[in-house]
Amino acid sequence: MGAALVDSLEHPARLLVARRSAPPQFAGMWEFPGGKVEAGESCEDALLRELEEELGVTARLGAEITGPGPQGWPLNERAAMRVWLAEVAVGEAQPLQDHDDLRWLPLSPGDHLEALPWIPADRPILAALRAATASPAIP
Ligand SMILES: Nc1nc2c([nH]c(=O)n2[C@H]2C[C@H](O)[C@@H](COP(=O)(O)OP(=O)(O)OP(=O)(O)O)O2)c(=O)[nH]1
Repeated sequence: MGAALVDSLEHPARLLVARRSAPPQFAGMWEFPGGKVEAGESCEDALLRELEEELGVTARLGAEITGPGPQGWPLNERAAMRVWLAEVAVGEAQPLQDHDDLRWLPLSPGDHLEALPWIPADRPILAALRAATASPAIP
């Protein structure tokens, strides 16, 4: 479960990106904060819990960024991840767990976001996020 945490669900202008501190094969790569579901949790509850643990914020979830499969976006041969838009309801995000850097980067056209070394599996999710948050063209 991952969160595309934006500054405002109504008018998204910035995205919170997080740099993983572990495990070694992902350390230094950027991702959507989140984690795995624990027994008895819904996906949404798991995501809210992970955002509290990792970033110290209470979040509000928006629409799901639907992936190509029922489990969401493929990460590898075995795993997939569902991703929701979200905004911070209470608190200020800090890298408390799993991350050593956080940045709020503009979603406006440009290459700020794409220039980061993302976990490769996340790039299609980023593209879908861009499509979902693009402002309608001004005629
Ligand atoms: N959180 C997150 N994980 C991702 C992304 N892209 C990606 O391939 N992954 C992979 C890395 C991990 O193998 C897995 C998620 O594990 P995790 O380490 O974040 O979850 P967790 O805290 O619940 O895991 P654990 O340490 O309790 O086992 O998904 C992403 O954007 N966000």
